[in-house]
Amino acid sequence: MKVVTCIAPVNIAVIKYWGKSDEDLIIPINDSLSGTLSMDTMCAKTTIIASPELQENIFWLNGKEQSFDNKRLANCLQEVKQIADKSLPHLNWKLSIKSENNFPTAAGLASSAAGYACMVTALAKLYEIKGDVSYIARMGSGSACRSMYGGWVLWCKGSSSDGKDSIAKQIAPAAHWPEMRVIVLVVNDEKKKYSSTDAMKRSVQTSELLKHRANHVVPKMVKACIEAIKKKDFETFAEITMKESNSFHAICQDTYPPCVYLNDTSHTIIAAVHAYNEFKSANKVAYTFDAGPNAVLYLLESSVDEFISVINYVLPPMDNNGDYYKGLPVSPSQLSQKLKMALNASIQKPGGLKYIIHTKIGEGPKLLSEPQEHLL
Ligand SMILES: Nc1ncnc2c1ncn2[C@@H]1O[C@H](COP(=O)(O)OP(=O)(O)OP(=O)(O)O)[C@@H](O)[C@H]1O
Ligand SMILES: C[C@@](O)(CCOP(=O)(O)OP(=O)(O)O)CC(=O)O
Repeated sequence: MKVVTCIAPVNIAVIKYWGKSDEDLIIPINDSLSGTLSMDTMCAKTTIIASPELQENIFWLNGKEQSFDNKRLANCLQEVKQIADKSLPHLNWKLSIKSENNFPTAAGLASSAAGYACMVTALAKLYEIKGDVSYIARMGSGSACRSMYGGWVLWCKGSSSDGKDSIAKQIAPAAHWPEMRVIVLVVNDEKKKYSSTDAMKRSVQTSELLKHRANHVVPKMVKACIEAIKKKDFETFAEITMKESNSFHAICQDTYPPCVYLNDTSHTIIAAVHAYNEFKSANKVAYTFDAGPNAVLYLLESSVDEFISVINYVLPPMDNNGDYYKGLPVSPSQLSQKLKMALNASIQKPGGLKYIIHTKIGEGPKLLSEPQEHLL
């Protein structure tokens, strides 16, 4: 019997992937760029057992048995086995795969990215594969390829029809910008109305604007954003991140019928970020939204406490919400009258946010070798 366990991180794109040129292989129509979030706060964990005793393949996700008859899972498994050494005795043993996320699944918090990165890392270890396997994680869920590395990661769309050069590359390690923090404002953590997979397909079929975005807007933004990250130029990084999120949601709006992901709470957060940045006469906070209403904020450590206080002012928490802050500590305080005036906000009723996650940029997937760490 062979047992492998690993953990893998979530990543949040600052330049979004939206649209495929090949649905089966999951090849994107544009490059994308993301920050990998620390596994101290959010991660997927997967244990794979290969055993000659197993009669059939089994897959459990968050304690519930799933069908193994899943095209994305089958594609990843097939590709890993194809490049494995054919003389490995356990290559044809059946598998028991158990995976768990320590955060909500299928809720717009990138569980598929962490989940497939974790599964492919474990499979690669099981079958003793060396080198980059981000192109295999990509076949599970496109954004998963970026979770194969820590720090700041670029997914190059590539040009080969078999997708072998559609891979992720680290552009800077987590330690490069140690002051960077990430705050996830969880507006809703329930299952999404429409999946990214279906919605981006509809965008490719119906949005003229998407072609312009993929061919003209994204290439410039990717280049400028990589430069900003390398120089640790937060002002430029923040502007690109916010403009890019807005460009992506404009495409969602241009899709027919439109896919509307942002809600009133999301718009309240956008307005608060712009008012705060204006008050500070500099970009101190950047928002980005994936396929859902939850906001992800990129900001430097020095702005965290004050901006959490801004959020608490415009979106007050419910009383007695003991579990409201998750991850790194926060110390919100009272806002000055001057800042309150500057925000000029319509204050929402308590409970607009379910909870707040405070985290930072972190490392890529990791193997766990202690027996007590396995999911059995
Ligand atoms: N730990 C995991 N191991 C394997 N597969 C997973 C894991 N977590 C999630 N998945 C797969 O990903 C699916 C959820 O993906 P989906 O894209 O709908 O949501 P999300 O990734 O949470 O949101 P988004 O991609 O918009 O950020 C699950 O139904 C499951 O098939
Ligand atoms: C908005 C996004 O989060 C879309 C992610 O889409 P997925 O990677 O979940 O889609 P599939 O490849 O169909 O599984 C943007 C991003 O992460 O780049």
